[in-house]
Amino acid sequence: MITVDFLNCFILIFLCFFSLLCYYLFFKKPKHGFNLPPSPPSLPIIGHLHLLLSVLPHKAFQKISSRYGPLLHLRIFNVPLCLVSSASVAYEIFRTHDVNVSSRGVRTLENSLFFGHETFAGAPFGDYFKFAKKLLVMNLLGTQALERSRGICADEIERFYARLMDKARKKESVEIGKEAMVLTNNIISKLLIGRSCSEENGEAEKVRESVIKTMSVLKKVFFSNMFGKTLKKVGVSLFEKEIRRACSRFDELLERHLKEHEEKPEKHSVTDMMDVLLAASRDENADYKITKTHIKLLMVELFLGGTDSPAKLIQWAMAEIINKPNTLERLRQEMDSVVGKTRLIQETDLPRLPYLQAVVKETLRLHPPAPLLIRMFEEECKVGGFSIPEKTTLVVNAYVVMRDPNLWQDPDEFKPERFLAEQEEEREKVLKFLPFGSGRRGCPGANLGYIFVEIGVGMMVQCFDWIIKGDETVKMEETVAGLSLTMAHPIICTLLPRTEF
Ligand code: HEM
Repeated sequence: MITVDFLNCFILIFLCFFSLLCYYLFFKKPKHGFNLPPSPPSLPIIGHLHLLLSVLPHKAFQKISSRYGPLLHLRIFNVPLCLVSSASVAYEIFRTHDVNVSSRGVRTLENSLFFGHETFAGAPFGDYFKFAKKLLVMNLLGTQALERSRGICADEIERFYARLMDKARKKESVEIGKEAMVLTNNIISKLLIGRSCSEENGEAEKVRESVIKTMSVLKKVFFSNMFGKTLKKVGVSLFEKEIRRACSRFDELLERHLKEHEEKPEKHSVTDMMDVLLAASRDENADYKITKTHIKLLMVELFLGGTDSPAKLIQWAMAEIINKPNTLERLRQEMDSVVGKTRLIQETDLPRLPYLQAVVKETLRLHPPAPLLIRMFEEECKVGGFSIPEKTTLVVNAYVVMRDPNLWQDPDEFKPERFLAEQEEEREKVLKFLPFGSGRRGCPGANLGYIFVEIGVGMMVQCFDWIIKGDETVKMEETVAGLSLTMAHPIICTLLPRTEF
């Protein structure tokens, strides 16, 4: 008798759960009578979280969109998400609703350098953002400012060549990603603080380590921050030690350089970005009163942006080039005819090297360092005829857009030639090439990024043959390190000099 009661009870509970599940999966209607975009079946409480549990979030999102469509409404716990996976929807959003999606919806974390105050990338589209962006464009990242950086690039590319030549002579193996990071970190350091960090006392190595550690902490905090207050708290307490360690590493370095800049301005003759920001902080008539914390945060963000993404891209480009002898040959022909064999490539050569530019663009298309663009719909609006509620997180899967077979012929093939035939305006018209994002919050460092990568790859191709152990091809598997798309297997090779200067 007892057994039968237990069985009935069990069946009843099971039926309750089952009906609840069916209700959530098939019958639950959105609140407010909103005409939301389509939504895949979700689970109670966690929503669509189970569909996103992957080391490669862009691939998990790709799987969902290929099954359910290019504009979707998802829910992670109680956080609404709008997933966009087509160029036409991205175009509509960035052209019609750009201001509405010009914030990232990042909340602040108390008592922490990175998250306790306004960062630049996380700042809402308001007074601080507009003021800082103007300073950046005028003094660091705009076309005229870039001309001033020419000398720095020339010096650093020479040092890069000398370092690789030394390793080639000693027959030491070289990890391309690490070497690329030394190059990008040295250039950005000179632009930001007037000098590259010293290799002798280990400062440079510490900064590069800090970049890697900070990127990994950023990802954890970013995602816990994104998914609501409760998770934010859990995330912050789980990663508190890591966050503080990452903050204090940069904090010490920046404090030291701030002091140096304030006390001995005569020590560096060229005005660097730190000088510009310090002057702005002292300017009584400035449109916005920036603080030392703003300066430190912006410096960290520029250190990260200027070091990590271009270095990752150099590594992906070299992987594609090493695996494709035809691409290498065509690049060398272009390089030999434009630059010759008696001098090192210069930044001023770049406009006359269209194939090199196309190789870099094709690398950006297939291996964008930031495969997901994340913003927030501040206000309710209509996209593709559907209603998007206010405070919905927008995720544009740039990775999928740039491999869309309807827009790109042989989308998974590395074919730089496609960028020679097509005009920039054609791509802009449909917004199918968006490795730097788009609109007001698109990457302000795109021009500088192109220079770092083109000059780095150009020198590596011009001056050395790259031999992979056992004559194997480079493995192209992806992983996500920090927030950026990375090669799962670092490229390690030996170098044979082609030319000597
Ligand atoms: C190959 C190199 C690079 C790639 C692929 C890249 C990509 C991106 C992407 C996709 C975004 C987000 C854009 C969006 O939401 O629409 C971004 C933002 C940003 N990038 Fe880059 N970036 C690169 C180089 C740089 C460099 C060299 C710097 C500066 C020195 C930089 C500084 C920034 C900053 C400050 C933001 C935040 C912009 C904002 O919130 O308004 N990036 N980048």
